[in-house]
Amino acid sequence: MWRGGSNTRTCKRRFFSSPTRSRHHRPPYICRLHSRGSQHLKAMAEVDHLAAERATARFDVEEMKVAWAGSRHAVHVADRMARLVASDPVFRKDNRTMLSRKELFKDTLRKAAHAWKRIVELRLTEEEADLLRQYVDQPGYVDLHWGMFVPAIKGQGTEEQQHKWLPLAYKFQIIGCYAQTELGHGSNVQGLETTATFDPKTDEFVIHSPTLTSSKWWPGGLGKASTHAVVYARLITEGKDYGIHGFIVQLRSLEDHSPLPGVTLGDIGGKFGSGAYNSMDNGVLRFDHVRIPRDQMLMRLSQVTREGKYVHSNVPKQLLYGTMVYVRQSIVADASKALSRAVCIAVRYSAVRKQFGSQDGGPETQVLNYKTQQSRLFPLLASAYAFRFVGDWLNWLYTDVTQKLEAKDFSTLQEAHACTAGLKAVTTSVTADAIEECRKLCGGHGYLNSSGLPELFAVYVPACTYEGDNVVLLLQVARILMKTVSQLASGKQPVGTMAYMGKVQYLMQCKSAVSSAEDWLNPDAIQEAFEARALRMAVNCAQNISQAASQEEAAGFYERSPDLLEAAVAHIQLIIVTKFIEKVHQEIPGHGVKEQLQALCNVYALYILHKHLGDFLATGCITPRQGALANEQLGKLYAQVRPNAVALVDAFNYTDHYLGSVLGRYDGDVYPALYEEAWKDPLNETVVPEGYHEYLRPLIKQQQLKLSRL
Ligand SMILES: CC/C=C\C/C=C\C/C=C\C/C=C\C/C=C\C/C=C\CC/C=C/C(=O)SCCNC(=O)CCNC(=O)[C@H](O)C(C)(C)COP(=O)(O)OP(=O)(O)OC[C@H]1O[C@@H](n2cnc3c(N)ncnc32)[C@H](O)[C@@H]1OP(=O)(O)O
Ligand SMILES: Cc1cc2nc3c(=O)[nH]c(=O)nc-3n(C[C@H](O)[C@H](O)[C@H](O)COP(=O)(O)OP(=O)(O)OC[C@H]3O[C@@H](n4cnc5c(N)ncnc54)[C@H](O)[C@@H]3O)c2cc1C
Repeated sequence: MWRGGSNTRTCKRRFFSSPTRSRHHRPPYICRLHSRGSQHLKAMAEVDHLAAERATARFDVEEMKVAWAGSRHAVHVADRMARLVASDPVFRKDNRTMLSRKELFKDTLRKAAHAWKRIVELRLTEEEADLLRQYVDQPGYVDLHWGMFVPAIKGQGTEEQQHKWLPLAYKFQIIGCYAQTELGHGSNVQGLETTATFDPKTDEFVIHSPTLTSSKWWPGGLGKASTHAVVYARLITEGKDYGIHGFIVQLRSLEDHSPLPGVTLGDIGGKFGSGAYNSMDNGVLRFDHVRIPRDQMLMRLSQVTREGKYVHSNVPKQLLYGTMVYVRQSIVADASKALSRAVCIAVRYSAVRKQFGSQDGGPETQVLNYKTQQSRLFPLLASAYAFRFVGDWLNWLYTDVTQKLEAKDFSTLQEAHACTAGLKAVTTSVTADAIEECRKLCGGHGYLNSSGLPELFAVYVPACTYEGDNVVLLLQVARILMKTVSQLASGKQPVGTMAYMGKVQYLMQCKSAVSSAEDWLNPDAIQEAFEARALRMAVNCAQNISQAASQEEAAGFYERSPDLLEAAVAHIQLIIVTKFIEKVHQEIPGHGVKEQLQALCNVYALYILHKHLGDFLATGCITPRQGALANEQLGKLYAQVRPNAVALVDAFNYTDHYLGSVLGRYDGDVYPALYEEAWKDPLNETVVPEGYHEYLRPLIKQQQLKLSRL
């Protein structure tokens, strides 16, 4: 971890960020003593405190890095970009939680500008530039510019519009954001109130915020940075409301950044946690009859002619939601990154941390050896790998659907929506909970900002809400499941990830053949149990909805929505398990790599089975004894993972800079780092705190006086 800066109290040394480099030529650990510290740190030789852990690994870590990253090339590029960021003082982030909001925001602007400068100077490819931004690791307006503004124009703009706007965006001559959500409506996109009324006299749209609740509220990058936005508004022409459409609207002057006439703009205020997502200027925006040329309506899907006629191309109107689908699939890949970071910190620290169990003055027990620690941590490690692989698959699906859409084949649109919405919901919910669990797994020190976990949690939790509230998205999946179940009777064969529902006759009555703990290692046994559970839960819901006599279907859906959520989760967990099993069936090079992934796949599946045992039992596909056997096998798998745990997190190949955690350091030398980090807190800038003379001294003196009078 680079610890640059001018703080004279910090150690005179460089922490090399690269795990591979740090193993060899690291200079001796020599700290300058803190003049005010009560205890002096001694110079000590550098040690890899985790070397013994790494020596027990039964697989080739370098090859596991390839399996995790996807290719040797991906490992190489990621490595280069991570080092580039870690070695650049501008990208320092260890002081982030101590900055005021204004300082943090300015720091974000500085980092974004510097990142762009480096991208241009080094002529980085798009792949390299994306990775560089990832390793800079500070949410900011660029995320929305590249992540939503540009994709919205690409997906919904005509060729002419793309030709006009994209080059400006690519060179940062304009900065854009995605302004959809309003104060009154986020989930219900059809409920948005902003209007775009066509004026045929001037060939313009008039963008207006008719109510307080129609104020745009939340868009990232809007508050302070963006010059332009893709604004979603109700299109009104010839007196008729045609619903929500996208428009490119300039918000700020390109000369002095002041808001254009009729535009009111600002930041919506501080958010959860210190540092974290406060680097982002989520904004508020109101329009007072702002005029834009007609050709700034994004017209790929529908158009308004010069005369004001509304023309809708012969494509599904849901294509308007394409940018959200794109971002949802990328959020699944982000989930595996955030989860693997938390797990990496918790696994390394659990291997270093010792408590209890000392006999005859011998060493205490590493907390990683406690079975409870393993049963809490290893499923999360397995989930990180599971999400990584399902994320890769989802990316493939998204690319495939996009190609089909180009060819006017809309047959897989529903599948893309169900998979992106459902996987986004499940992976972000699990990851948010898992980061908090990792904090607890690190005991008291996990609560320190220097552990990196509080900030990771604070920056990650909104992922459960943005890009679609997770409950709202799971209900979308449930609706598609109900539709699929209702079509089974007509003999329509479900396809894609719903194909298993076609085996309804078999899955509704099958009983698992598992008779020993080892039988649960058979992927067919796992697959069958997960399919039977998902299908039976969906069918139960469908029956309950239809039995809700006299009720309309929508009312039945509403009544049963808590059960429908669970059915949707079961379906999505089946997809994750299936994709993990498929991954492990592939050829995977490297000594022991496939075996480790096999073990993790089994941990993931059997953990879900154990956690949701009630579902599996209730639907009758497995017995209580078979459930107990799954748990027995899970314990055996944890023992198998234990000697490999540290190497399995090393395979994520994260630099100390990116991890940003004293507990997750590659060398495991956590105590000096914790000690050193504490002294950097602004409270320690003076020995006697500010406020002593105003509040502490008078209090103490007053009490002393009282005592002396007694
Ligand atoms: C400090 C750092 C330290 C550590 C960092 C560590 C880790 C960091 C890791 C990651 C995070 C960090 C930084 C991230 C940076 C950036 C984050 C990126 C993004 C954040 C920005 C967020 C942006 C937003 O939130 S944009 C706004 C998003 N809004 C939504 O998602 C709204 C949700 N609502 C909807 O989508 C819709 O309203 C709906 C719920 C789907 C309902 O739509 P509608 O009413 O129109 O439709 P119906 O329900 O009636 O359905 C009709 C019909 O349509 C089908 N349908 C619906 N949607 C789709 C679709 N998208 N595609 C295809 N089809 C669709 C539906 O199934 C129905 O079909 P049927 O008619 O056949 O039944
Ligand atoms: C950090 C952050 C960044 C964001 N960035 C952007 C951005 O760049 N651009 C942008 O346009 N927006 C952005 N958003 C807004 C975001 O997309 C919305 O907040 C999100 O879609 C949820 O909508 P909502 O706030 O209206 O929640 P609500 O829908 O009001 O949710 C409130 C509660 O109601 C429940 N609920 C709602 N509808 C139903 C239903 N039908 N059935 C059952 N329960 C329901 C939800 O589950 C939730 O518990 C951002 C939000 C955050 C937090």
